[in-house]
Amino acid sequence: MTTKPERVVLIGVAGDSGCGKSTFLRRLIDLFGEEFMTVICLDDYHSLDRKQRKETGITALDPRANNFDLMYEQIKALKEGQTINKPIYNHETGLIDPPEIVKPNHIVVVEGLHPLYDERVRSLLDFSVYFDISDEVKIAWKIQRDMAERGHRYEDVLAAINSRKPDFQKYIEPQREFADVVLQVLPTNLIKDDTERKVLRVRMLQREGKEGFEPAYLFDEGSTINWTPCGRKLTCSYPGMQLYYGSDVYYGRYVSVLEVDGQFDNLEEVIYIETHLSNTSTKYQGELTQLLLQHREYPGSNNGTGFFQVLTGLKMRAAYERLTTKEAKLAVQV
Ligand SMILES: Nc1ncnc2c1ncn2[C@@H]1O[C@H](COP(=O)(O)OP(=O)(O)OP(=O)(O)O)[C@@H](O)[C@H]1O
Ligand SMILES: O=C(CO)[C@H](O)[C@H](O)COP(=O)(O)O
Repeated sequence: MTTKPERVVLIGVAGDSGCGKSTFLRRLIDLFGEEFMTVICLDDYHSLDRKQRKETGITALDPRANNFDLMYEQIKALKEGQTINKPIYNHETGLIDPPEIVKPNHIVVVEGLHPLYDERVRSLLDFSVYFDISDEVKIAWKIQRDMAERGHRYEDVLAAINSRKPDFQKYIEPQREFADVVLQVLPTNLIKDDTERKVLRVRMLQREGKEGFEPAYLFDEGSTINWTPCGRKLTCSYPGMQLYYGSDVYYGRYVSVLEVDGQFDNLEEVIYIETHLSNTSTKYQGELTQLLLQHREYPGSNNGTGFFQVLTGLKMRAAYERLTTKEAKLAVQV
């Protein structure tokens, strides 16, 4: 950590395993810098180790396998600028290791299965995102990773996903109601009966009415737009690209929706899309494209997943700057 933070800004990153949280965290480091940001993985608050979960039949997604009281106390302490003695869940052994000391930092990211589950923890967060990956896409990603990189069999990957599903639906998915941004990743509408899942339809749901959060929009705020940007300024090979902007009601609240269906052939040309968006929270025209180009090798950089991950990161930076300036101004007034 660099200097002692005057105001710790807490960011929540929620979603199932294998949904792109780590990729997103790497993008956040580009915006905040490694020194400025500390990540707390909520797996460290598992109260049952792997053996105990197996014996009891309680999954890691079940709140009974997690210590929410300790999670709340420690996240609260960090937010108040105190050092904590955080437990460690060891993914290699499946055991709970001796705790480690974690100091507060300017940005503390709380990531994992349950950052928005416990009302007390949720209320501490300054900004949050939920990664909502549809089953079809989740299966395709997990199969690609676990088969290619971990040598698992197709049937085993599928069985693992299916065995998590009931608890996922009960305890993880409902958290999306509380997120400031929900990133939905769905099969494309551009290819009829697509089974490859290479081309994706990605939607960014931005909560309306949150203080200081100005949702990004396309062309004209509050309108409904369907835009086919392909042509002279954006190269699109089959099946093309379709953008959408409009508003919707999500869990009874208004959200602004941005959608990108399709993939970018040439990442440099993303600037064309960027210039038609407003409220992106960039510091200069082209910053969003620049950030995307910085890591073209990350999964999803050539489609809406990368694009909206960067935009969500920019919104988090804006929240950080707004909160810290506000606090600084208040401190001067006192
Ligand atoms: N946008 C994307 N496009 C294609 N594949 C992706 C994308 N994001 C993630 N993946 C695939 O999913 C895998 C997991 O991604 P990542 O490690 O970012 O997720 P995670 O939520 O942090 O997972 P875990 O909690 O299991 O570590 C990647 O290795 C990649 O195969
Ligand atoms: O969902 C998970 C992480 O987000 C893991 O399944 C959970 O942490 C349990 O870990 P393990 O695979 O070591 O039993």
